[in-house]
Amino acid sequence: MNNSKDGFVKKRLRGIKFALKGIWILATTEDSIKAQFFIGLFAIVLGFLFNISLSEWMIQLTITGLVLVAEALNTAVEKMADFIHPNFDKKIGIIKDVAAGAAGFAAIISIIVGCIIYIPKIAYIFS
Ligand SMILES: Nc1ncnc2c1ncn2[C@@H]1O[C@H](COP(=O)(O)OP(=O)(O)OP(=O)(O)O)[C@@H](O)[C@H]1O
Repeated sequence: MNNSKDGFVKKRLRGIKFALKGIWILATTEDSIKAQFFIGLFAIVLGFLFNISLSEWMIQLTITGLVLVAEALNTAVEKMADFIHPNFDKKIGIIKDVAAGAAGFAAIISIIVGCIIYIPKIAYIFS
């Protein structure tokens, strides 16, 4: 609940608390987020194994964040759609598909970036 008497710092701290609660809900209940966390951790292990550069680390972490953000927003849209209209509806289907498309964009970009970073390194090992 928003209490208008609260000061700026108190409001921001409460905002952080809700954000952490949201991350906890996503990480403990959503299989798609759990899978993306796992892939993100796998990418971190790969980063150490292949000793990627500082700029590659920054790009990899940014892309991992992009995927998690897109997946989280997709989950929020799905939950809102299910709450507003639990029954089958063509328009709800399109809304969910579009939200899933956002997560799809992020996933495709992450695969391309992963290939750009790691294919030359893997090719070097086998050359
Ligand atoms: N109420 C609905 N009406 C019409 N189509 C729906 C509805 N619910 C889901 N769909 C269709 O099924 C697809 C999957 O929806 P759903 O909510 O099950 O997402 P999901 O990605 O399988 O969810 P989760 O992240 O829980 O695995 C949607 O993209 C949409 O095409």
